[in-house]
Amino acid sequence: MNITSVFKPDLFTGKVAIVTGGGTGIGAAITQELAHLGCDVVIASRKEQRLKEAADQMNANPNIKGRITAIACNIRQEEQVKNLMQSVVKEFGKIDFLVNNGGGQFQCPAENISMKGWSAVIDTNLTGTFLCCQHAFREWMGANGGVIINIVVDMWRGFVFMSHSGAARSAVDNLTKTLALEWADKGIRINSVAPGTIYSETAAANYPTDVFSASREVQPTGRLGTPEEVAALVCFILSPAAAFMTGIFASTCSHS
Ligand SMILES: CCCCCCCCC/C=C/C(=O)SCCNC(=O)CCNC(=O)[C@H](O)C(C)(C)COP(=O)(O)OP(=O)(O)OC[C@H]1O[C@@H](n2cnc3c(N)ncnc32)[C@H](O)[C@@H]1OP(=O)(O)O
Ligand SMILES: NC(=O)C1=CN([C@@H]2O[C@H](COP(=O)(O)OP(=O)(O)OC[C@H]3O[C@@H](n4cnc5c(N)ncnc54)[C@H](OP(=O)(O)O)[C@@H]3O)[C@@H](O)[C@H]2O)C=CC1
Repeated sequence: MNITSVFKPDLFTGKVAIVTGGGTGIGAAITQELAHLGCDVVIASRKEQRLKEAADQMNANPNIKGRITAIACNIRQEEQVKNLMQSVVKEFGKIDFLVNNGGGQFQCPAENISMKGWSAVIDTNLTGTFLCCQHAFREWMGANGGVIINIVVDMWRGFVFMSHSGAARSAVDNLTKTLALEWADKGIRINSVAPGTIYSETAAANYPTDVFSASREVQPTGRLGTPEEVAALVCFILSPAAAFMTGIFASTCSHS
């Protein structure tokens, strides 16, 4: 795993972050960049063994200054989300940053999506994100402020064969704008970030065909983005450089 930091060292020393899905792909790059800059990071997702191995691997990197801790959490389960937020406040004393990165979908023509599949994607990407925001607010941020980033997809002109995810992420973007207004006076900033098309082994494993190679062909840049490039954007928005930025949608390079 690479760290390609353009930020000054110790930018986030003393801060505590939660990154859902922080053990793989884009989430792992965000986690490493935050930890490299001094932040303690809690990574949270469903597959506990893989999550713990990722934390061990990242903690073994001598370039990392913050500590990375794994807590199993399915963001579709409210009790598990509540436990995550409470555990972090208990162990680390606060939650400065929340990156709602955990999520995903499967490719399927809209007319063939089953009710179970539709619900799985909506519950993960929309309801899971909402629950994380709500319980971070209740357990810490409502009284103390903080910064939240919701990872979405670039769905503005539709998201072909991923209608469930496009609808859920569009809803998350609107949720982001509403929470930015409702929580501005609590010292909470919240923005959404859409990665461009970003290859990682775990992301690619979710698709039966090589969608990433197909996508490369239509990129104006002639290449896909990297997880590290998304991590840099996320760290910028979390940082004081974006202190007056809230309710905004930002994207790394997109072809839509
Ligand atoms: C030019 C080119 C541009 C191409 C452009 C390509 C750009 C890519 C841009 C975006 C990329 C990414 O987001 S990459 C990130 C990808 N990462 C992920 O998606 C990881 C997380 N995803 C998931 O966990 C799953 O996809 C998700 C469905 C959300 C949750 O799965 P779970 O197994 O936990 O859910 P369950 O509750 O068990 O329900 C699963 C049900 O979903 C349905 N289901 C699941 N997979 C299915 C499938 N392949 N086809 C039909 N239906 C399916 C079935 O009904 C399943 O039930 P049964 O029938 O009973 O089994
Ligand atoms: N790669 C790309 O091109 C793009 C990705 N995105 C989005 O970026 C985010 C990260 O994706 P990426 O790194 O590429 O792919 P990955 O498949 O590597 O990451 C998805 C992560 O989400 C976690 N996750 C999934 N469901 C849940 C759940 N119910 N509760 C907790 N965690 C969950 C997974 O962990 P576990 O299985 O252990 O739960 C995994 O770590 C996703 O939301 C994705 O849709 C958006 C646009 C483009």
